[in-house]
Amino acid sequence: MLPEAEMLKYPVNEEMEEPFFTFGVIADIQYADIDNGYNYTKTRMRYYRNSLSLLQGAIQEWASERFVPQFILQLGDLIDGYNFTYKSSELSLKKVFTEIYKLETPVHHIWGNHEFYNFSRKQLMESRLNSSRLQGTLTMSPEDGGDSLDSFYSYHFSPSPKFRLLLIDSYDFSVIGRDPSSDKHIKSLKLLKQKNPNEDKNSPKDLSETRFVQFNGGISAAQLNWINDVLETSDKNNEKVMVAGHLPVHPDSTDPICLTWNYPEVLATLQSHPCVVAYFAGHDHDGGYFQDQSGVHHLTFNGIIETPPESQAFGTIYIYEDKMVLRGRGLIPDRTLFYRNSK
Ligand SMILES: Nc1ccn([C@@H]2O[C@H](COP(=O)(O)OP(=O)(O)OC[C@H](O)CO)[C@@H](O)[C@H]2O)c(=O)n1
Repeated sequence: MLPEAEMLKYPVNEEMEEPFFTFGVIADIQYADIDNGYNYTKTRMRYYRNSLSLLQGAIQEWASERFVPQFILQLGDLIDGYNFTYKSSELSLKKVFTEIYKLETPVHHIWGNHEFYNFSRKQLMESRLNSSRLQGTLTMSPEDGGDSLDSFYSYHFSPSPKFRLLLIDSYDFSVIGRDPSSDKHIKSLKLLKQKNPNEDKNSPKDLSETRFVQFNGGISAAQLNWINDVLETSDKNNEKVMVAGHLPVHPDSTDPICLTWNYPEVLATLQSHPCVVAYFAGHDHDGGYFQDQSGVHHLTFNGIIETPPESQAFGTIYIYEDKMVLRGRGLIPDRTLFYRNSK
């Protein structure tokens, strides 16, 4: 992060110079038409109903920006798992879609654990939450449309020459969202049992590696190879790549309980490609930020669900030749983020 004196040279406001493009970022809306309640550890309030109002506020602000975002990056957990309990998954999703699509701009959806509490992968692939089919400059992943039990949901696209967004599937290797008969479910359960002896696999009690809980997941070797190939091509083409997944991949950007199971491998892959400039995640509702030793910026966005009604938690990213500027709202601070090797 830049020292305060340096930051003053880059004020973040409506007067900023024209960027190549901008996009909106929002995480963990977790809407449900139920009363407020505490999180599992009883430390934070969750505002299930009000999350829809905060989404409405974000949409209105994005619509009135001088540079209207070219797309929105929705970092996962759009509706809460309680909807499944109350049989309101479809209705809640419809309500959230009504708000989010008022902007008439493409929305790129990441899938988080709450997507899998509400829907099967097949249902997600057939819904508007599958944004890999958006028209434009999209390049689909080889797994696109695949109906294999082990298919993953990852894709990339270029919003502007020399820039690329790569959306990855943090629950590729997981026990949630995977059919119990699938190879990935069987292997994930075996790993979870090895790493987490607690009867309740959502509990991190007494674990040395607290990330090995059921509400997390990891990236398979097949997906990691595919990510590697995409990034190799971007390196060759001198692109700047922003990667996004539901689960954080750097221990200093989050509470370690929220990390991707095999984050060391994923991190090493991202750091080994000079094209990678940033990694966006949600899941940890407290948010976080860290620039790693390779210069990759790790941005974990605060969750809307735990944001008090009088505040906000979303941002707009302005893309320039040498930097990205995050214009944050509410709990999200402004940041000027120079690309690695650009200073
Ligand atoms: N220490 C914990 C935390 C959670 N659980 C149970 O796991 C399930 C998922 O938890 P939930 O808090 O709903 O998941 P979120 O994605 O909203 O948040 C993830 C991190 O907690 C954010 O910091 C649910 O069934 C919980 O009851 C648990 O058993 N033990």
